[in-house]
Amino acid sequence: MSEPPVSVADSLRDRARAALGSRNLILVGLMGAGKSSVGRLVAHQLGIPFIDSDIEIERVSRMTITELFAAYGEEEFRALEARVMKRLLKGGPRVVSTGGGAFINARTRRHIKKGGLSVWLKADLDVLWDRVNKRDTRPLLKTENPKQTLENLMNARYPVYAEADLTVLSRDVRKEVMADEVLRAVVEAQKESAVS
Ligand SMILES: Nc1ncnc2c1ncn2[C@@H]1O[C@H](COP(=O)(O)OP(=O)(O)OP(=O)(O)O)[C@@H](O)[C@H]1O
Ligand SMILES: O=C(O)C1=C[C@@H](O)[C@@H](O)[C@H](O)C1
Ligand SMILES: [Mg+2]
Repeated sequence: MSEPPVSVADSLRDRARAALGSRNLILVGLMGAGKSSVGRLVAHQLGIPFIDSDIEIERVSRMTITELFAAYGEEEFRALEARVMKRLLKGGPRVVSTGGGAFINARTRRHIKKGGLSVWLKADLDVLWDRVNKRDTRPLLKTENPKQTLENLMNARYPVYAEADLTVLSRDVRKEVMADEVLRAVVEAQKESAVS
């Protein structure tokens, strides 16, 4: 009996899963890039666990990110984030969506670089602004001109995000399309490393 035909979606998923192996897939990028929502879909496609570092931080501290910033300040938050990230990346494979500033912190960046394959979801200012201005859960944007603050963060952070292993452009397309693009980038990276 002949095998049933493999759909394009199945084969992309299977190839990405094989390319990832036992490594973690870690999504980095600015607030609103889609790390949490796209990461969840990618994990579902790959059939591996999904963890969002912001949610994990809130779970272990039993405080919201906003409360943590207010009570302890950004520096303490970064120290906690680094500890949580180190622990999350010990096991694998998982899809780990990080908080927007995680990869910017040198200690956390080291854990991420050691802990798996990193993907920068890169978006332009208008896409990000459109997404983040709908909610006020991001303490760093509680400024007089949050759009300008977001632009300043882009200018300061984009050279650092560029150190991620892979870059995927986060555009105004459905999250499912973005998830497929992440899977495709993982497959392509594997092909390139096999050639070189
Ligand atoms: N491709 C997309 N198309 C439409 N909306 C999207 C897309 N990606 C994300 N969004 C929406 O944008 C908002 C921000 O996305 P998300 O929370 O995934 O970003 P994030 O990168 O995790 O941000 P943060 O660093 O603040 O956690 C959400 O409301 C989400 O539903
Ligand atoms: O960009 C940042 O520095 C942050 C992004 C969010 O995901 C949270 O981790 C927190 O609001 C800080
Ligand atoms: Mg998120």
